[in-house]
Amino acid sequence: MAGRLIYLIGPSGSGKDSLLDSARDELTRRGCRVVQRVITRSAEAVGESAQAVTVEQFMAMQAQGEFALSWQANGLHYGIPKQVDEWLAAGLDVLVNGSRAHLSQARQRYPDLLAILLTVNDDTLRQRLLARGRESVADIEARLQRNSRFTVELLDSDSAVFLLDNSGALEQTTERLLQHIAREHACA
Ligand SMILES: Nc1ncnc2c1ncn2[C@@H]1O[C@H](COP(=O)(O)OP(=O)(O)OP(=O)(O)O)[C@@H](O)[C@H]1O
Ligand SMILES: O=P(O)(O)OC[C@H]1O[C@H](OP(=O)(O)O)[C@H](O)[C@@H]1O
Repeated sequence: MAGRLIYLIGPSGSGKDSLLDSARDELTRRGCRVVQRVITRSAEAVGESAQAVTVEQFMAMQAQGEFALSWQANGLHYGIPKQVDEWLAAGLDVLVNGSRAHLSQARQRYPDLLAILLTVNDDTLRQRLLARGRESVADIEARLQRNSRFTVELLDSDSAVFLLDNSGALEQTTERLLQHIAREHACA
């Protein structure tokens, strides 16, 4: 049987990468795969969770059909390598750090996709983005503006999204993510 795509979304700074890092070992133990994204961000600003490429490299990869999903946001290009389709075809469930704006396109391609929306209260989100210090203050404000438009629209348009709050400790959020995945019989 084909695997299932688990599509983790949420505002920039809500903790998607932290959560995937924290759950990676247990998810891998359960037989899941966690995808490394391709991003046009400098190599210093991406860790194990992403591969940094130039815009030219990204365009060439896209033209060669190397991405299963791709989108643009925050002035950057993001790609999900087509390897996910091989994993899914092999029956493995796969987690990706997705984009809220791209959810409906992702659902078209993967109809049984499991969407999980990570949420964080506004003040905490601003503090975490400033503390992370990856973007300039102006870029952080632009990200917060983008976020405020999304949650209501997203829940109106896709009622199957599971809400996971990460305003508290990461360990608790990780535990609730793993429980939800188990309840859905994913990564089983
Ligand atoms: N539960 C938590 N408690 C405290 N700090 C957290 C928690 N979760 C994440 N953080 C911190 O918040 C910041 C943002 O987290 P992270 O980079 O994982 O978010 P993200 O959703 O992947 O963001 P982006 O989409 O912009 O890459 C990081 O500095 C991270 O260490
Ligand atoms: O705002 P939406 O459409 O949900 O997501 C846009 C993109 O921005 C974030 O990436 P990052 O903050 O650059 O790492 C998300 O991970 C996503 O890929």
